[in-house]
Amino acid sequence: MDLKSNQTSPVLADPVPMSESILGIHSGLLPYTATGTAFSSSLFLTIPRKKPGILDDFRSSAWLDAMKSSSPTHHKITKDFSPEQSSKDGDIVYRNWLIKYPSALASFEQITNHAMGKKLALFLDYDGTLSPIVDNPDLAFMANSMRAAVRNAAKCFPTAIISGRSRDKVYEFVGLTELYYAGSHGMDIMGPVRPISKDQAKCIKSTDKQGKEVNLFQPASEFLPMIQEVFKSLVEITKDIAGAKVENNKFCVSVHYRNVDEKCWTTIGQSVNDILKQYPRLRLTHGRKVLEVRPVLDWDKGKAVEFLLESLGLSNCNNVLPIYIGDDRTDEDAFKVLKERNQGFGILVSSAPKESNAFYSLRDPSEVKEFLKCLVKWKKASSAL
Ligand SMILES: O=P(O)(O)OC[C@H]1O[C@H](O[C@H]2O[C@H](CO)[C@@H](O)[C@H](O)[C@H]2O)[C@H](O)[C@@H](O)[C@@H]1O
Repeated sequence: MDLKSNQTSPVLADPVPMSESILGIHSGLLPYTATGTAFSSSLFLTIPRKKPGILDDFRSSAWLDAMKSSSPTHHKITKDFSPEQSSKDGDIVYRNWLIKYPSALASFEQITNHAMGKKLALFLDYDGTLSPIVDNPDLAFMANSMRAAVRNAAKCFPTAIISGRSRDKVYEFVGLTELYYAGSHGMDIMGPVRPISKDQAKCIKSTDKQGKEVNLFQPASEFLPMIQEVFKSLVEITKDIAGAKVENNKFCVSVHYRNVDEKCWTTIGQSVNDILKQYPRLRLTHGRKVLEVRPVLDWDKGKAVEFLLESLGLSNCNNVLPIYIGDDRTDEDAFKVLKERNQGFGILVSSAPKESNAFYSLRDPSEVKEFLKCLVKWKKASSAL
């Protein structure tokens, strides 16, 4: 296979209006459509509306702006003020933002009123949601207390982790057998066995670490050799950039610049851009101080949520309440799916105001833990009635 040939539409192309019936394949597996989340508001951090694509000149400010705004802090929002003033103003801005994205803890009663008589399904992002953001991605461990909270939640509700990491890596961090895992931004799903449905039919039967029969769904499997090749090139091209780190996430690659001097961000961005020019079937997205290289495929965390709901047999019921908790731009795809289904809600984990498709918010992973504990308590109390 020629790994670099362009067999799909150009990167960041407009939607391809092909119907499922014509092609006989699920629309979710058609080439990617660029529908990047637009963040806007004068009070909030602004992330460029135009998603920087690999066909852009890297030096265009959109790229750098996106890199700079990829992990906001209060300090950056209000950097023109004195620290004291800055934190006061930051608090006011955050409190105003909470009007639009109420705290899921403060709104817990409202949430449980909504959940009454419904089957709750939990979808959790990993980095920045279950573990705090740290400088070294290899050390993003989850606290034992968080692990216990997730385990208890999984005893009450079907629970899945959907991460940008490789599925193996996120399993290594979480270490709970009670959950379902989706790695590579949903492009590597290990879920329950369910007979015949569109995507389920494309699953491979496999066994999990306990020997239990599971379904493996890997819509980007044909990209594996290409991704491994690109991973090697990215390692090579960034090896002299101090602090740069390239992470192999199986069906996608992360190029971290959190520890790179800001003066070298253009260099790292340009290097990634140069490599990607040779791979029109790969695209680039931005995460928290990370550039993520992934296949041009219309499959994301939102599609993974839909897939898992279907695998769990919860897809066509009105009495299901899916809750998705995440902190990153890639989680917006899942928030959007829930919003469009008008079913359940997204919870954005953020200590800085930003526009989102989520409905509620939580400040940080410790609030996520509290929220999970509250859900378990509520479930136990309502089951005892
Ligand atoms: O979908 P997620 O589970 O949130 O994964 C997204 C990326 O998370 C990791 O990077 C982020 O967290 C690191 C550890 O805290 C941090 O050092 C880095 O700056 C963040 O971008 C992970 O390393 C990536 O591969 C994931 O794609």
